[in-house]
Amino acid sequence: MENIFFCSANIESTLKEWLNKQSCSRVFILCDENTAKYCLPKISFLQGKGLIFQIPAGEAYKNLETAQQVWSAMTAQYLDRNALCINLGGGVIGDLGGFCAATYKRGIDFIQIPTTLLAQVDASIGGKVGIDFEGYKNQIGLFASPKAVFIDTNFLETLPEKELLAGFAEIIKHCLIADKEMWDEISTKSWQEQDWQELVKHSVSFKNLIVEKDFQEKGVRKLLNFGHTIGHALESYFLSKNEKLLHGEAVAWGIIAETFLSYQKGFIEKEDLEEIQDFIAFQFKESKKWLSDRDVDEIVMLALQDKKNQNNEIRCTLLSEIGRGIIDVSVEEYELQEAIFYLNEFSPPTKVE
Ligand SMILES: NC(=O)c1ccc[n+]([C@@H]2O[C@H](COP(=O)([O-])OP(=O)(O)OC[C@H]3O[C@@H](n4cnc5c(N)ncnc54)[C@H](O)[C@@H]3O)[C@@H](O)[C@H]2O)c1
Ligand SMILES: O=C(O)C(=O)C[C@@H](O)[C@H](O)[C@H](O)COP(=O)(O)O
Ligand SMILES: [Zn+2]
Repeated sequence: MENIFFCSANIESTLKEWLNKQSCSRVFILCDENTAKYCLPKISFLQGKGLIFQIPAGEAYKNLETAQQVWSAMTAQYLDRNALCINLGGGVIGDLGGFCAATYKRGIDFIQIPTTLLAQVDASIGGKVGIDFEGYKNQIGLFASPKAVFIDTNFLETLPEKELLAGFAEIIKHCLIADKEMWDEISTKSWQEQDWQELVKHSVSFKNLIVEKDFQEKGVRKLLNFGHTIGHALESYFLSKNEKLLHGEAVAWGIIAETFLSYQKGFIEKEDLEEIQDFIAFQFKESKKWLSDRDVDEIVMLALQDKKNQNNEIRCTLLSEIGRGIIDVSVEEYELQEAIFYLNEFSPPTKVE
């Protein structure tokens, strides 16, 4: 983790010191309307350091049109190959900014300064950068590592609660695929009672380990995609309907559906399914959606574009037990459909012990 800096004490000095050691020609700072307002003032020295380019907030802007605007701004500034792009924001800024930097003039350096919980525990780590295209998540992109990642949990002070909860979904995913002990710890507390400092460190070191083994997702990295075959399809579907469902919220419901698939395949017991679904459904009850038959059919169609699929075969990452994931499980279309329907059928608890 030599290029990941945990700098809760003072991000300004850590970043300043790091920048002073670089030989970049110019600095280009990408932020969105909220990170410009809430996060940039926390690294105020950056304001005089380079061009600040601001985009509107949200997933709807992680697209080709915005990428074009970023490339245009870089071009208008005559940024050369030695420029540095600083992505200050959540996963949208990190994915889009990383993609623009990695393709501008065949690639300039970029760093990630994640300001959401989701980006701190997941999106800023591992070098997946890209944009959504024709309604499909991250359809165009590449693997490109940031030169460094600066994580400061003080940024979370201004993050709306709903966004904090969304980040918790990826933490839950990490525990379910790899760490039963940590799952036991987090699942006895509500999301408001979690220790984010500890969980950020736990997720970052786990994800980093996986990425070091399999950067280009040929094998073990597919574990990190648990909950995402269905999660991404739900996210894309509701984005196309202009109904808000955050990435983390979609992943939370995707985890429940894919845990059901794990049960249907005989990998886990009924009690395991219930333990997982009860905890997640209760924490994420505000984002529960009712799905009609037609919704489900369209969501299945979206899942057919998932990047893990091969030779027209749907391949999911499932659970073989709590705390252990299993990759490349072949799933029939009707099984996927049943798993999505299951989100309507099971009764979420009104209270969790
Ligand atoms: N590359 C990866 O490995 C990876 C992993 C997980 C998710 N992702 C992607 O990340 C995206 C989701 O990221 P996200 O959940 O961070 O969403 P986001 O980037 O849209 O940020 C969420 C919201 O919080 C606001 N915000 C950010 N920081 C803030 C702060 N400190 N205070 C106040 N407001 C703040 C943003 O303006 C936005 O409105 C999705 O596009 C998803 O596909 C990528
Ligand atoms: O880093 C990874 O690998 C992941 O799968 C992490 C996911 O949480 C993340 O949403 C990722 O962007 C999904 O990638 P995709 O390849 O399914 O588009
Ligand atoms: Zn994700």
